Amino acid sequence: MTKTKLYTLALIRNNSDVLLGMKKRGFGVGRWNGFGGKVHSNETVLEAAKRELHEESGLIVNELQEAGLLKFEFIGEPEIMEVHVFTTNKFEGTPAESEEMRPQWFPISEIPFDDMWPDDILWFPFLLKGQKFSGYFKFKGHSEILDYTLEPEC
Ligand SMILES: Nc1nc(NC2CC2)cc(N2CCN(C3COC3)CC2)n1
Repeated sequence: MTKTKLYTLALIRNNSDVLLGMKKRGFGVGRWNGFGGKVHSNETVLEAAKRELHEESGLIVNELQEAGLLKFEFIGEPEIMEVHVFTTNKFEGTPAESEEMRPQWFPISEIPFDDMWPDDILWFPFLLKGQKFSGYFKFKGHSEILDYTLEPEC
């Protein structure tokens, strides 16, 4: 019986830059990513996205736009990872390193996809165009995508 676990992911924009964080520990350690984490049972997905962004980067956001939905299956594991992706260019504060993440601004033209999750290069173009997306990825381990579906959603 597969169990779905909810996660958030927030990508912060500033003109032609995007804020990424180097994950310093835990799941995805050593990869650049947006900011996010698990959704607690006593909060909405949106509340979790704002909380995780602040915990991991120090930034405060009043609003986040829904950008997309990603579901991940890992061969041999029962859990489906459901990642709610958000974005905004309205934020308060200056990015600060946390125990989890070391933040850095990247020009859109220099996004370090080789050091990110392998799915990111596939759905980032939708995010950057402001086109909502929905994707399903079947992973073997943490680096090989066996197959996937990805489509724009209105
Ligand atoms: N960009 C991107 N790709 C992913 N791909 C799947 C892994 C194959 C997952 C993912 N997230 C799920 C995990 N979450 C961690 C922060 O605490 C848990 C960050 C967002 N983010």
